[in-house]
Amino acid sequence: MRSIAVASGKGGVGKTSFVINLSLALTQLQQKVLIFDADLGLANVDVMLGISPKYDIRYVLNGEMSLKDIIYSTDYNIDIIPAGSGVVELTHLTSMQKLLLKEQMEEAFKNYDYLIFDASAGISENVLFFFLLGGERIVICTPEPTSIADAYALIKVAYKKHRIKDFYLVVNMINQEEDGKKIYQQLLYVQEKFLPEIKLSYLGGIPYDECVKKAIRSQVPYLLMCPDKPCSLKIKEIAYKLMKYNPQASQGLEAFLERVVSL
Ligand SMILES: Nc1ncnc2c1ncn2[C@@H]1O[C@H](COP(=O)(O)OP(=O)(O)OP(=O)(O)O)[C@@H](O)[C@H]1O
Repeated sequence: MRSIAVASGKGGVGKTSFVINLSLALTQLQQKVLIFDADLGLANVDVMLGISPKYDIRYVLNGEMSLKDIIYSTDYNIDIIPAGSGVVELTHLTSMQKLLLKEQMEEAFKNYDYLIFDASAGISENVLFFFLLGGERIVICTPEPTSIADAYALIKVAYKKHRIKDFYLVVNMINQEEDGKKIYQQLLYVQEKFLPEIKLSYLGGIPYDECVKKAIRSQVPYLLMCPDKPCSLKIKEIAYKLMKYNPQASQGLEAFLERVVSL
């Protein structure tokens, strides 16, 4: 199992719709995906998919339910762990709670190929927590200078505070392919100059498309609503690239469970 945390620094850059459509693209590649909705913002995974899960992670932390029982299966073949406001509690677990959760996770996660965390916007300890939990991290930004600056700030803080070194970059809402590559080059230039220990890899750019907005309004993934549009073709390409990327040794369910206990 690969665990991937997706965060953005700035809010409203399309992180949640990216997580949903990337997950769907991975399922189309025969991967079994579980989304962990760790976003405290308003644009939650359940709202975007038009679902209303009854239970969330708080029921697990209270000991009322097991993790396996709160996993919500959608019609899209993607499963979801709704975290709700329990996300905050997750970052303050006792050693006992961590051990219990580890045991439950071992059982609940064993059949998944990907666990994808949709982290909140901002650079809070909460976001960094999921960055540490994930074996891999995707930072998503748009071509807006404030979004690029916030993406860089997120990478910088993750490295300075927690020595996190590997990141993928996705640029959303681009007008043309070159725009995304240019932004990656800009970020790479600054990163190589000031944070040379870091490795920043480019996963790709997703075009701006009205279809994405239409899909969100209809509470349907854009990959299904407009499968032949450039945004959908690009998300498929990103999923394929991600799948082919050789995960590091620190990956896998065992390594993930070790991190759960050590954080
Ligand atoms: N490729 C795109 N083309 C056009 N509009 C887009 C694209 N991606 C996202 N959007 C628009 O951006 C808005 C924000 O998207 P989304 O809610 O996924 O962002 P977010 O980063 O998860 O937000 P938050 O920070 O609130 O969690 C949506 O209204 C969506 O319509």
